[in-house]
Amino acid sequence: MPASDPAVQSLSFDDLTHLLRQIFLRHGTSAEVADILAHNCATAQRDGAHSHGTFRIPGYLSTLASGWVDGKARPQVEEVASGYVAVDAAGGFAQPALAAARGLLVSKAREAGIAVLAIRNSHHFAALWPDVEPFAAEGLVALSVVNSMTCVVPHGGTKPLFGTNPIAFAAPCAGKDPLVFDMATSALAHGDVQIAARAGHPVPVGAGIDKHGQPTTDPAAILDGGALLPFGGHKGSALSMMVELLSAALTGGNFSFEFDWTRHPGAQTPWTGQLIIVIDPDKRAGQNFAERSRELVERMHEAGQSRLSGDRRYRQRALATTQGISMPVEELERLRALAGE
Ligand SMILES: NC(=O)C1=CN([C@@H]2O[C@H](COP(=O)(O)OP(=O)(O)OC[C@H]3O[C@@H](n4cnc5c(N)ncnc54)[C@H](OP(=O)(O)O)[C@@H]3O)[C@@H](O)[C@H]2O)C=CC1
Ligand SMILES: O=C(O)C1=NCCCC1
Repeated sequence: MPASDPAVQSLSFDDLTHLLRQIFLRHGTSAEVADILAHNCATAQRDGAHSHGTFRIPGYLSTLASGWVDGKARPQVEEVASGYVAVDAAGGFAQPALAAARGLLVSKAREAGIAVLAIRNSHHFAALWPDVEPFAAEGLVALSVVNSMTCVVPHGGTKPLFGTNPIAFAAPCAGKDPLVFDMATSALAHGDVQIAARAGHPVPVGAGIDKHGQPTTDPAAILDGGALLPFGGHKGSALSMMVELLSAALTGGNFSFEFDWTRHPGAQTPWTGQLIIVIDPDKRAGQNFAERSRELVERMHEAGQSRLSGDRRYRQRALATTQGISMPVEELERLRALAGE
């Protein structure tokens, strides 16, 4: 969208964060939770991760209004075994739980070379890369998984069971931005199906089935009693199973099919769990990990891969830093009204 377009307005990252913070505060979160969610959501919007940027605000607010999530929850952090940090998010959002445990997690990873954070009783409604990228910026390797809500049929099955269950990975790379990937284990993120339905666009072949179990490219049919498919058939399905086990069975959280939000009309956030593994690579590798990352990236480029995961986001971030974050004026007006401006 060109900045000269009168239907588009640019604003700084700080201004967008401030606006979102006002919205969260006005809709029942604590100041601390408002700060964390606003920063998280503005970060996604800045980097062009539209399925998890300001698009999510109405979902956050209807969920808060429904009483399904506690916007003022105080996470409880405990080191249950050496280097194994558990957090009970107390029915609140996952990001404040991560924030509460982050210092302990990093110090344990630096001490022992590896540490695990197991978050349970939490709601994750966002992109996963903002949770892991900051670790890599500090020289650590991080892997995270989170499960969501039943909307994906396991491979060869007929009934939805898994969530869209993303996996995110971040690693330092000498002289470059961290190497990051973040992907749903379904053929599409649920958010992208909602965006396609709203825009009236078809989704790619292989993304989902309708309520009769027939393949469809109609996003509305996927949302209305249909389901998504795993990416890559049995391989994505196996990864999704792993995400369920690590995010729920290992943390004490809910599987994607286990929570019942029907008594909370408007609820949209999955009440599940999240696992983060943090590794200090220079403790064990015996060589400079970040230099090795750079070597690998150079070889990938030589092999012909021009775009690496994360490149698009970093490009968007650079653009937003110099030119501001471009947003449709109509959407900004809606956000300002929600903030009471
Ligand atoms: N909280 C939750 O429960 C859930 C959250 N989500 C979130 O939804 C978001 C979108 O997920 P998804 O749709 O699977 O992501 P995409 O398929 O858009 O992207 C997945 C990864 O592949 C990279 N990538 C995309 N296209 C290319 C390409 N042509 N060449 C090289 N790399 C490429 C992306 O990098 P780049 O970012 O640079 O484009 C990204 O790291 C994620 O942030 C995820 O965390 C999804 C499911 C549930
Ligand atoms: O896009 C998705 O898929 C999801 N995002 C946030 C949480 C629910 C699933």
